[in-house]
Amino acid sequence: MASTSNPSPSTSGADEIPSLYGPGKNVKRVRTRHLIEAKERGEKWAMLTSYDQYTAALFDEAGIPALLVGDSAANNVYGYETTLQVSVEELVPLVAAVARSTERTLVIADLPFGSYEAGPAQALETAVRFMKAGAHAVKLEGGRRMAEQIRALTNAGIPVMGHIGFTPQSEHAVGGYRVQGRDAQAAEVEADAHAVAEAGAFAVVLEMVTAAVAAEITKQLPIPTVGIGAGPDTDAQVLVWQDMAGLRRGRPQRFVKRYAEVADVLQNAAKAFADEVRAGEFPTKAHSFE
Ligand SMILES: Nc1nc(=O)c2c([nH]1)NC[C@@H]1CN(c3ccc(C(=O)N[C@@H](CCC(=O)O)C(=O)O)cc3)CN21
Ligand SMILES: CC(C)C(=O)C(=O)O
Ligand SMILES: [Mg+2]
Repeated sequence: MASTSNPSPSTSGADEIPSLYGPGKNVKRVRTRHLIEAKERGEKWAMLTSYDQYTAALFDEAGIPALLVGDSAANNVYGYETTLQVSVEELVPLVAAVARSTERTLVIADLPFGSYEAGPAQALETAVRFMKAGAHAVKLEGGRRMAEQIRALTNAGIPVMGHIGFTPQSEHAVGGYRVQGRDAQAAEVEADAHAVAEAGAFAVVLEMVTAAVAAEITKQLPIPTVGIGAGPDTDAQVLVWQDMAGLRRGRPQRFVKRYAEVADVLQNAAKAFADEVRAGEFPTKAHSFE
């Protein structure tokens, strides 16, 4: 399906697709420049995570212009406690699946903890593995401290999305899941934002940054800001799809809005199936072979 030469959306909701990505724009494949141009037009957009074929195709058809194969696969796919545990080997096949299953969305691979911090050479080696798997860009965590890595990848022709503010991979150094940018820390987050943009990144995630600091950074940077818990004034917003769709149970983080209750839908389906099997109601003749 990903090999179709000039795909046109065949979804019932095609006329609801926003202009960044819609029929009128004739965008065959979203490129990083389209996201930068959207900022220049003041057009906001949404990013979601995806880790598999079906969500990738559904979100692509829904007009989501960028999909992130997050290292959040650690806790949302593999059942680890934190993102620190997931490896390049575990993420590469997920990136390949998402890339194979989309036609228009920009597929971004999140570099996992331990795969790029040592220096530009390590970062390049890892990023190349993800690009060969089908990614169109990579994302890595860290501002000023990762400027060299961002520059090296950019120089190698690999678009980079930065990620600053709260960076989950440095949870232990940061001292927990804490909002960034309050009071004197505002200048630190702003310095990181400028470092990432100057190093050549095409966009930057602002995670759990105060709304005022995120708004200020968004105004100052020429590249789009993608907020998660960063208030309403960033150029784009990102959520983990299992949070957004209510597949993950338990109290959602403050920055999450649930747009569906997929956990209930799925569990009710499982219960209905089990009930019918127990009652001898499934399968019927219609599901059987003569
Ligand atoms: N399912 C999921 N959603 C995410 O957003 C996400 C992941 N996984 N895994 C990787 C990182 C980790 N992130 C997280 C995870 C939890 C909180 C959290 O518990 N936040 C609380 C407390 C914030 C505070 O201390 O003020 C919240 O209510 O928002 C924040 C970011 C964001 N990413
Ligand atoms: C929350 C987003 C930005 C992320 O890094 C991830 O899903 O891994
Ligand atoms: Mg991540």
